Amino acid sequence: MDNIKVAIRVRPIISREQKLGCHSNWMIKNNTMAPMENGRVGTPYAFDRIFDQDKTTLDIFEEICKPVITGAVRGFHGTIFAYGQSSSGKTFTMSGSAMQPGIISLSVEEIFKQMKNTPDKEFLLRISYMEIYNEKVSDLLSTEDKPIRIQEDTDRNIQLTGVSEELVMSKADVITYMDVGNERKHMAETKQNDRSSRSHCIMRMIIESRETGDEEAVMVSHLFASRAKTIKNQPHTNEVLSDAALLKRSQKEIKKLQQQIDELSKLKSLDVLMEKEEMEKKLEDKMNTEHQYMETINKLKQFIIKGSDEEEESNFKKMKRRRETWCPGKAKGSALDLPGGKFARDLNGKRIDVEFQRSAIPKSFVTSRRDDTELPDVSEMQSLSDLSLPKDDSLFMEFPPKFDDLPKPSRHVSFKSPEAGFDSPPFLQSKEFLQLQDDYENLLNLYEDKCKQSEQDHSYLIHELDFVKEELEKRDDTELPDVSEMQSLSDLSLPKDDSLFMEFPPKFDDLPKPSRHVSFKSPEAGFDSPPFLQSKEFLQLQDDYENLLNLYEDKCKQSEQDHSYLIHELDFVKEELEKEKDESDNANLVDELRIDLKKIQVEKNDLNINEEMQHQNETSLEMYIMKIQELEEKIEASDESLKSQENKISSLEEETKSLKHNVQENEQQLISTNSDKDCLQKEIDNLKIEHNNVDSSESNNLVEISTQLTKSEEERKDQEQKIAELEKEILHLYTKLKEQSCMDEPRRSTADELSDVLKEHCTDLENRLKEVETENTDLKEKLNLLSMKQLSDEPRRSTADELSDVLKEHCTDLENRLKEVETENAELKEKLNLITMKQVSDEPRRSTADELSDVLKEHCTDLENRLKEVETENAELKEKLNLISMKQVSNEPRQSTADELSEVLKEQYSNLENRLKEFETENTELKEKLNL
Ligand SMILES: Nc1ncnc2c1ncn2[C@@H]1O[C@H](COP(=O)(O)OP(=O)(O)OP(=O)(O)O)[C@@H](O)[C@H]1O
Repeated sequence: MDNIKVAIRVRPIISREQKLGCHSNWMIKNNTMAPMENGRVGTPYAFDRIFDQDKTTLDIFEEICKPVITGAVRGFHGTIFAYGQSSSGKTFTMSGSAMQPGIISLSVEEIFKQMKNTPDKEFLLRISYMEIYNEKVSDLLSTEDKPIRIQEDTDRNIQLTGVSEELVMSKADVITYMDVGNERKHMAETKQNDRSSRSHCIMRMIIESRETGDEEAVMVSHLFASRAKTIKNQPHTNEVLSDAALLKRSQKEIKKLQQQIDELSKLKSLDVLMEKEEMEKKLEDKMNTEHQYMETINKLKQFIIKGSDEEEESNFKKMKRRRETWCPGKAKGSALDLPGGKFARDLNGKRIDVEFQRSAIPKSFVTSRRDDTELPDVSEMQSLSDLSLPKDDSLFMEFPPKFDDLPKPSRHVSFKSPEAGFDSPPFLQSKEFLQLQDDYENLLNLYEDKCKQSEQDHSYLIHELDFVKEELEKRDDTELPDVSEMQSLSDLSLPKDDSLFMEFPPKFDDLPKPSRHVSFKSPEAGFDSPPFLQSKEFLQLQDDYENLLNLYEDKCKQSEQDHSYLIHELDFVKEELEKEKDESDNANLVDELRIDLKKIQVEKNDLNINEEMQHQNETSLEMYIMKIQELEEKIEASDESLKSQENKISSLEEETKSLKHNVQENEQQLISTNSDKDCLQKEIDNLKIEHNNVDSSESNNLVEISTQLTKSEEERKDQEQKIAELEKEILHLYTKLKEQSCMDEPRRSTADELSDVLKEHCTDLENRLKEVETENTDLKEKLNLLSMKQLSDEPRRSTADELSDVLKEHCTDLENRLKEVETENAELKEKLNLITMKQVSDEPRRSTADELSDVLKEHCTDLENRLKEVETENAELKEKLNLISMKQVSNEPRQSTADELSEVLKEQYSNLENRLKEFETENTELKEKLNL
């Protein structure tokens, strides 16, 4: 997906929105943006690039679109499209305005610019301008409303068939066609108001290119600038090539590559060569400079150094060296030369023979050097070296004449000395002679002083030069003297004022001028000179004096020249040194600046990389935070499930414990049950034995009892039937009574009501009876079962006894009931009597029916109560039966129970029969009475 870049442009709040009080709800940091909701930062979204409100369309074009354009010109398809909601700024960005041209305009301009910069290619440009609206593509450059179909070819390229393509030669052509298209679009928009916001405009540029002269290979690329919904990108160059062209192209490319390789290797070797040459040149330059310095030094040495012999050298050693006091230790191995010597010392103290003719230095050269502060060029240096003089010593002997080489002026101390021991001639005592002698001696002293000063001066300058030489030699180590060193060097400068030189050595003109005694010798004097002046000694002295004077003058001049030259040389060398220092300082500064610049660039790159990394880190950090949050949530969820699982596990453990406990209990129970079972088994065995022992007659009795019970039940049934019939009759009677009462008196309704109630009651009674019957049947069944069980093997000794008890109780109850029923009957009778009596009397019998109904009501109530009681009895019987069935297993003796029971039952049944008969009778009577 590297070929697709998603860039966001955040537009500023426009005036319309400002009026509505809208403000930006996005927080942007680097290339990540997050919505702000109530002051809280929402989910952040990262994009390839986010351009904030301050960025112009040109900024976006330069960074995002230009590479696409470059690709398109080279033959790659490219698409630039703006996507966003209405009013987000798509049109502003893509179409732009006169003030701020849009991406389309800038792209077209760039295409033509790049084409112009590719002279080895020929281009053919065509444009299409379309609009997609409602899934329909329309051609904005055509007046015909012909349909445009979108198709995909075999290479999965999208083809638009039927769309017109216009050839364009310049940016103006493109703009003209776009204006035409926009006009057509506008016309369509006015017809449909909402078309603008829903339509998508696409400007397509087809760029065909081929190498100049290559007619077979054409490269085609499409550039889309649009507002679209989806895109697919397949980066590849798009060429229409024949096989031959392909072959040709390949060959050409191979050739090109080969050339490139050759060029590269050439360049590489050329580079190496150049580098080598450069280095050689530098080396040569350095050597030259070194050589020049050495030459200069040697020349300087030659200017100042004159060696004589070792004796004098040792004499010089005894002399005080000014240099030592200025910079102790710096004058290592310096030249130690004596006046008149022809050698110098190198840095190692080795003796060097030097040759030089002092007078050969042209004064003009010295002056010019002093004036123009420039280094002598090589030719100049050459001329300097050309100044070497013949190697023979003759010249040296001549100039400058060393002190000891000079004709030694004789000391005339003997003339003055009183210790002479002989009488000196009187002229020697003369004033003039003595004066001359004194003058001569003074001059001699002066001369000696001058020579000494000269020598000292020379030695000082030699030291200076040695020091400079040292500095230069240090340069050989390619190291610059540090600032402090340079300072010390400048400290060594000779005093700027001439005071030192005024004092030492004294200038010739400052010296007391020796008087010239030419007059003494001159024959042109015109007067007779005293005879002593003509004497040989005096003339000799006079000559000597004159010679000395000349020598002295020469010496002074030479000294001065020497001195000035050396100072000049020193100045020059110092200047050179300082210049060099400045130059090297500058060079160093430039180098340092370059290094700093490089460092800054590297730091800047690092910073950029860091920024990118920081951004990436921030984005990934945000993602990590989100993931961590998700993970935390998951962890929380899993913690909860873990807890619940733990709870489950603990509950399961508890269950398991309890189950284990249960199992243990069960096992114990099983053990006890087994023992119980064993016991029971034993009991069963015993019972079996006992049962076998029970008389078979008992069982017979039981069968009999059950038969009797069945019979009694049947009888009971019959009785119940009879009761029902009686009730019917009663009902019938009631009805009649009612009818009668209706006839007699107007109390129809009362009788009706009464009859209704009675009817209901009878129905109830019938139902109850039915229920009682059912219960009786159940009881019978149970009795049958009991009897059946009695026949079985189970131990049931006391069952018969219990049964008999129950039956006894039941009979007792029944008797009580019967008594009650009898009492009731009696009451009924009384009431009937009363009714009868009332009917018979003359009293109005209005209430008779009422009374009757009351009586009947009471009777019904009684009956109901009875029934309830019977029901209760039944229930009790059931319970008892249950008890009996349970007790059947007991071991009690009950041999006679069955017999007794049967007897009691028989009695009871007979009683019941009797009672029923009585009931019947009574009922009959009652009927009769009622009929009456
Ligand atoms: N970067 C921006 N700077 C200043 N104003 C802008 C910028 N982008 C858009 N606008 C202004 O915002 C408004 C809406 O822009 P525009 O019409 O380009 O949006 P749109 O998305 O093309 O709208 P629709 O798709 O609905 O036609 C215009 O007034 C436009 O001038």
